[in-house]
Amino acid sequence: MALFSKLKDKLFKSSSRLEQGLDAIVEDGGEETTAPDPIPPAPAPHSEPAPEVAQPDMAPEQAVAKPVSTTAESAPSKSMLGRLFGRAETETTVRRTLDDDMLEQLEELLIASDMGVDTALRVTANMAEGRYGRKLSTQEIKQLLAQEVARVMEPVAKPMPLYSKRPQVVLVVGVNGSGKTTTIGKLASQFRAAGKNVVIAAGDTFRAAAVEQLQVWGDRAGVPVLTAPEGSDPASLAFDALTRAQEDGADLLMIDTAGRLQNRADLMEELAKIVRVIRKVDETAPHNTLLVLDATTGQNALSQVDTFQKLADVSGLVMTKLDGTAKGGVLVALADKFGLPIHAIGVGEQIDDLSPFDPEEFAAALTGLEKG
Ligand SMILES: Nc1nc2c(ncn2[C@@H]2O[C@H](COP(=O)(O)OP(=O)(O)OP(=O)(O)O)[C@@H](O)[C@H]2O)c(=O)[nH]1
Repeated sequence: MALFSKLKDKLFKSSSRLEQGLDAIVEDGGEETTAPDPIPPAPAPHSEPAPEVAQPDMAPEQAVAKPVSTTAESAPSKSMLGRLFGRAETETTVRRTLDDDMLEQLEELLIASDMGVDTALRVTANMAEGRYGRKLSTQEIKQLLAQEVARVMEPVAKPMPLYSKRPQVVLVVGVNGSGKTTTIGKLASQFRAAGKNVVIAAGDTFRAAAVEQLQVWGDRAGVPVLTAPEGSDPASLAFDALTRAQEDGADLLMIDTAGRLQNRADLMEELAKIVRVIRKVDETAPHNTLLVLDATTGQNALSQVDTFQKLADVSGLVMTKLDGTAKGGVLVALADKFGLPIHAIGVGEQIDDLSPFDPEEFAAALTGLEKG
């Protein structure tokens, strides 16, 4: 629960935007009702991809919405009496009938939260499945949305796989400023805390500042950072780093790379050369290719995945800067469109601000759903 609160606090901007939007949609055209109208559990979606995610049973108590607006003075005693006599809650709640108008507003809200058109349409269609014409409260809508988001995210929530191969080579790619250096530092610190012997190679040899920054993170994580003179060949550094990591019996070698997309052909050649050269030392390397994406770029993250999949054999994603952005919905679009594993999320600039990706926590934080 502590992590959830942290994530929810940190994802405040995303959740507050969605939350306010959902409130407004229900209030707009909704009416006060006294009789609870429990929503049925979600049927299996008809959509692609169709991950097999267990649908949490919605117990009647959960299905009864938390009141959006209640007659304040009567709420506690009614609730108490209801419980005493085993009756359902009869508080006043604003509910709105789920119709085409409401679905359209929901779609627009999800698109505005960077979920992308296709994903927003799919998610709302699944929300409406078997519930069209029913009266729903904001809380129920949030529950449904959170369920659908979690359903999309569940199959991609996978920690970075660790192999018995030593050293395991992790190539880290992404555009400049996406948070590669920070993420490498955070990951190195976590792996080190887990007892792994980690080495970092500063493969963006063209920028002295990038190398220095990586050294700062290496110091923080207590991990050696191998560097090469400015302007030297990154592939040659990667080769030396892997050779040394092997000699030292390291468990993990994390290789930082340049992220200049301005000249895509050069970058492609550079990444391809790194891979070619490290395969001379270990033909199974790299074992992971992590693409680091900046959540604040919103829909841009989708085109970055497209591009980097062409440049490198991306095996998993890390999404940074999910704190302080209202664009967290892009993660749902990414999961829906590419299905690449999301290994971790960055929720701050400190060394501990890298969390495993938990779909339910993320969905609850994104939608502003209070978890019981
Ligand atoms: N708020 C927040 N900031 C982050 C996060 N991850 C990275 N940053 C910040 O983003 C900025 C860029 O991060 P870097 O790690 O330098 O990014 P990079 O991809 O290595 O960039 P280059 O060195 O230019 O290639 C820094 O100011 C980091 O502190 C995060 O999860 N949350």
